[in-house]
Formats: sequence, C-alpha cells, structure tokens
Amino acid sequence: AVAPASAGSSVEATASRGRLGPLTDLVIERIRVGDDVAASKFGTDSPIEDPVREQQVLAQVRKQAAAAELDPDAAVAFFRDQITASKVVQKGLFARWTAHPQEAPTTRPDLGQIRERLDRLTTDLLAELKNTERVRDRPVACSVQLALATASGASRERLDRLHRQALKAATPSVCRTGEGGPAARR
Ligand SMILES: O=C(O)C(=O)C[C@]1(C(=O)O)C=C[C@@H](O)C=C1
Repeated sequence: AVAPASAGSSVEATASRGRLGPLTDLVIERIRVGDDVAASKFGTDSPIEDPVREQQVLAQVRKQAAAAELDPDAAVAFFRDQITASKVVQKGLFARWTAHPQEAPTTRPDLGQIRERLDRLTTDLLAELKNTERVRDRPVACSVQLALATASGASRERLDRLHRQALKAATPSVCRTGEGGPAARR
C-alpha cells in the first residue's frame, strides 16, 4: 500500500506551497465563508458579533482538540483568531455594502447552513493542526513556512486588501511560541 499524503494535500502541492499550505488553504476557505456570513446578516437584525455562538464554537474546539491530543488552549487560541478574521471580513463588507449599496448581495444565504459548513471546517482545521504539529513547534521553520504558505495562498486566491488583512489576523497563533512566553515553549 502507498502511504497516504497528509489530508488535503499532494506531494506536488506541498512542495510548492510548503508544509503549512494545506492548513493555510483551510484558513483562507474559512475567511471566504465570512463573506457568506456577512451576506446572511446584512440588512437584518442579526449583529456581526454573536458571543453565544462563539462560545459554542470554542467549546466544540476544546472538546475535539482534547480528543485529538492537541493542546486545547493552543487550539482555542487559534480559533479565536479565526473568529477575529471572520469579523474583520464581515465588518469590512458591511462598510463596503453600506457605502456602495449596488455591491450588496441580492440573495441572503441561510446562516444555519453556513454554520454547519463552519463546523465541518473546524474538524478539518483541527486535523491540519494535528498534521502540522511538528513544524509548528519549530519557531524559525514555522515562520518561514507560514510566510511562504500565506503569500502563495493570498496570491493564488487573488485575495483583496480586506481578505489579506483577515488572513493576517487569522495566523498569529499558527506557530508555537508566537507569544514568546515560556509556557509556550514546553
Ligand atoms: O456564526 C456567526 O454568526 C459568525 O459570524 C461566525 C463567527 C465565527 O467565525 O465562527 C464569527 C463571529 C460571531 O461572533 C460568531 C461566529
């Protein structure tokens, strides 16, 4: 039997986008779902920020991280950044659509279905955090790999300023010791 490549990647893709390519692709995918979330809320009474839903997302992360033998606190920190990134997108799009109503979406996707998609992405992202545990543990290698993966992902996906800003907000907790504290070093 052939050894399987890590989830969602091929050897070729890994070579060109680096070892954090698949993780970064999922981060970008989640950022793009933020566009759909914004479209589901714009022009309704639903606010961008939903603290109850955030707690549900993070509780799920904590539970699944523990089951996968990932550090639950580190996983939660990573997902806090994903939520921040989603809010960067949503706020930016609300501002854009308010200033230019002709750019506002004309259909309103269902938030319940979007959240099911986000839940599936949670599982996929946690699997990639697990797959990349060793490189993320090496600060220098990790920051080099992260720079490579985010630059190539942003350009391939043709991310605009707003979505690049969101990508930046989504990635500070990818590499361990990002905070520089002794607890992070273990
Ligand atoms: O589910 C929502 O309503 C979202 O806006 C998505 C999301 C997230 O990224 O998971 C972001 C902001 C909200 O405060 C809650 C959750």
